Amino acid sequence: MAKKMAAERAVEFVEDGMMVGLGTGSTAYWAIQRLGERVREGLKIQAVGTSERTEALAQAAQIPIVDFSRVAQLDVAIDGADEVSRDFALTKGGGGALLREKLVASAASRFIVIVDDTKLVRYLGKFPLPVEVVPFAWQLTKKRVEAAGCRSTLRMHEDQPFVTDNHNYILDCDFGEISDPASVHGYLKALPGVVETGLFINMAYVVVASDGQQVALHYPDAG
Ligand SMILES: O=C(CO)[C@H](O)[C@H](O)COP(=O)(O)O
Repeated sequence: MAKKMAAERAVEFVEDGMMVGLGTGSTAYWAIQRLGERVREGLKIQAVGTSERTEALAQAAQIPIVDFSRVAQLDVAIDGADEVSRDFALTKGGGGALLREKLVASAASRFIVIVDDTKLVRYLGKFPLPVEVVPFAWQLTKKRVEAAGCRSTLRMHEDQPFVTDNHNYILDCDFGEISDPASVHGYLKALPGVVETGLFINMAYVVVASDGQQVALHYPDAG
């Protein structure tokens, strides 16, 4: 219920004529359902998805999907997160879609983050940080990632490495408390073989959080 409430409140940011980025996961699911209802009631929008799963859900909800390569700018993107720190850094990628999620969020004028309020934390780090890596020599990349001060696990799916929509692997990295997300991201991103990290820093326009009873809007700019 908390995820649904946050998602439905976020969809109120969407207006006629907008180009919308659609996130991935169980919270984004509710945003897609609500947006689909509004489209069927006459709202005119176009959307890009952050995963093949999301594109299929959007199409089933009758939301017009366009190819991201044909879009220069999005008005809003709505997506979930695994953790949101007090300074509005996010961990994302629990669903394995972090690369497309970051591309889509980075192209949006307003990136709206939707969470149940158990995901609001002081510091990131309880949720293992997903890092997308190329399959080639992933074992070497894993060692180099661990030199940043974490223990990492190759994400698996039914006894095989989990493969992202971009044909990469994911290392789930336990850093403990991440007090300086920017330096962790910078270090990891500079490693050959690392495609993207699940750290989203200074990207959120607003975090819409719910406890299942009420919805609160947290704006980074509010200080
Ligand atoms: O980053 C994500 C997928 O890659 C999701 O937004 C994140 O994992 C949150 O998922 P959920 O809304 O199911 O809790």
